[in-house]
Amino acid sequence: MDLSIPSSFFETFSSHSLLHPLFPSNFQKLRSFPINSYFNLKSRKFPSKSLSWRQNCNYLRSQISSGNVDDVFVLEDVPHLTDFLPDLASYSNPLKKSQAYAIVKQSFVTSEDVVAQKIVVQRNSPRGVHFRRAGPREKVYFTPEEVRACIVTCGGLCPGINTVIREIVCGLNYMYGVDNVLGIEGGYRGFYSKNTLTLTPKVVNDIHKRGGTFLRTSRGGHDTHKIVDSIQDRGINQVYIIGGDGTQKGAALIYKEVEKRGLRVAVAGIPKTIDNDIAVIDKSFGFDTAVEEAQRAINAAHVEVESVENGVGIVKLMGRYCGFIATHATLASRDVDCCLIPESPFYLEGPDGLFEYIELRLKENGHLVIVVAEGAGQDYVAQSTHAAYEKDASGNKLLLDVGLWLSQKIKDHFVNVRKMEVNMKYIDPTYMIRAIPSNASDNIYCTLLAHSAVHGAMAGYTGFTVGPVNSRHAYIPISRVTEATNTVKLTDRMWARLLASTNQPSFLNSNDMLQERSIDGETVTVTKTT
Ligand SMILES: Nc1ncnc2c1ncn2[C@@H]1O[C@H](COP(=O)(O)OP(=O)(O)O)[C@@H](O)[C@H]1O
Ligand SMILES: O=P(O)(O)OC[C@H]1O[C@](O)(COP(=O)(O)O)[C@@H](O)[C@@H]1O
Ligand SMILES: [Mg+2]
Repeated sequence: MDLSIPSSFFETFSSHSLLHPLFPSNFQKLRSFPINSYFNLKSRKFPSKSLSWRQNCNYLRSQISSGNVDDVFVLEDVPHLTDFLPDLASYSNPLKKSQAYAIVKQSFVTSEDVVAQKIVVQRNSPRGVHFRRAGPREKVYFTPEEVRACIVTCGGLCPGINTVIREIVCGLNYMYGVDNVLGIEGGYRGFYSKNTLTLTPKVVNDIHKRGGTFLRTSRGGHDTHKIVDSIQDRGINQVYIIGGDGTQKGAALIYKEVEKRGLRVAVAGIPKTIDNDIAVIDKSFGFDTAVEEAQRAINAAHVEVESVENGVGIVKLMGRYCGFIATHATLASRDVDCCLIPESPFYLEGPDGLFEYIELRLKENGHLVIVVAEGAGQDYVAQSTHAAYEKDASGNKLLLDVGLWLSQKIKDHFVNVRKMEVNMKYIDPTYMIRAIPSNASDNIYCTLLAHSAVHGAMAGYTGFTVGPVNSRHAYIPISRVTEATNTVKLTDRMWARLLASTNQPSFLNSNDMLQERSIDGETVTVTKTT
């Protein structure tokens, strides 16, 4: 049987390899190609044993070219150290001797175990994309004594970071007998500008009860060469990187450089973002905690405004480019009359605008609460204030304060135009919702993430991110979580549920332009956006 893959195939489909369903043992062989995916054809039409591998490849190529890929199973695989170090020794997983795991029905995840990205399917729909299931493997590529791991945290804070740190340290120690773990202080730049901390189960024992990050964090300062030099100099062979989209992009560069230098270093990313904007994974850790904490601010706003006449409460929540926190906090609360998010442009003046809606709610109910995500209406604010955007050290756009701007606009409109007194209460709890310890369910989630990362690195996987996909933890290629960000889909039922629960205008009957309008003798600029 000819198992070679035609090079022309890789010219056309360089990121894919193939796995013949009848020859699963080919898997290891195929891993040595510079690839991150394979296809497993389940088609009845697919070649049988009598066809060569080359013929199989050609068949698949023709199927893909003709768009007839309905019966193709796709695994978006993550790299493995043996991809570039083929002679690496492997060892029996020490978990085999663990008392705790002795009763587990399936102690080890096999190479056949995958997690489907799409679980709502129709009878004839394609099998679609899958990821490797996370968890312990029968073989590991490090002995406990030779592991020298490090952990770094980068970007903004998020509830649960300390739990992840704690569980990486304790997971490595309790499950694999590893006792050499370093903490890199102050984000990426800590690799080359600071000393390290020694992390033991005793040192990290209580840290999950505190908010923030025990290792401190920073933005900017990613220098791939200096970081990998430091990894090499310190003899580190497992790198655990906790951070958001920017951090994961940095992790991908570190992994690439490690591979280029041929180092036996496993690079594992743990996705962190309060905004919940990381693609592919179900939800980011700390998000639930943040939504819960946001309830306190919304409650406070509601109590304030229902106690006065014409009370208007505005609560600003985090969400740079997406409104997940605002959406979920609104839906959970039921006290919110209007939720403004970056994905759904809004306008103030005119029919079905925000002012009209506020006036209606004040007349009907005497008060209202608005939740606004910090990234909402940014272009509107910039146009209206002629402000220019600045950037933070990581290159992220610094946001203009939509909460303050909105409060002022509403006050001006009602006092000057409508000749009505409003009682404005503006609450900005943005940092308060992310600087707290994680709640119970986020704590468990953080534990699973940390343990999945530890199992993956011990098993020799590298350049991967961990996370739940349809509730099952998986190893996801880093590029998959950085190439796009997650946003609230206005066409999904979740947003419809929110509109139904608040009864706010959808702001959709408009076109994308600025208009000058005369209202009560005053010329005002109205943004109309679809
Ligand atoms: N495109 C990138 N390539 C390499 N490093 C990056 C990239 N974007 C951000 N980083 C680094 O990742 C770290 C955190 O990024 P940042 O955007 O602040 O937070 P987050 O990872 O939470 O999105 C910073 O040290 C930053 O320099
Ligand atoms: O003031 P900081 O620390 O830069 O953080 C503000 C930003 O951080 C965030 O929490 C997101 O941070 P990340 O990109 O690090 O996940 C945004 O919601 C917010 O705009
Ligand atoms: Mg980010």
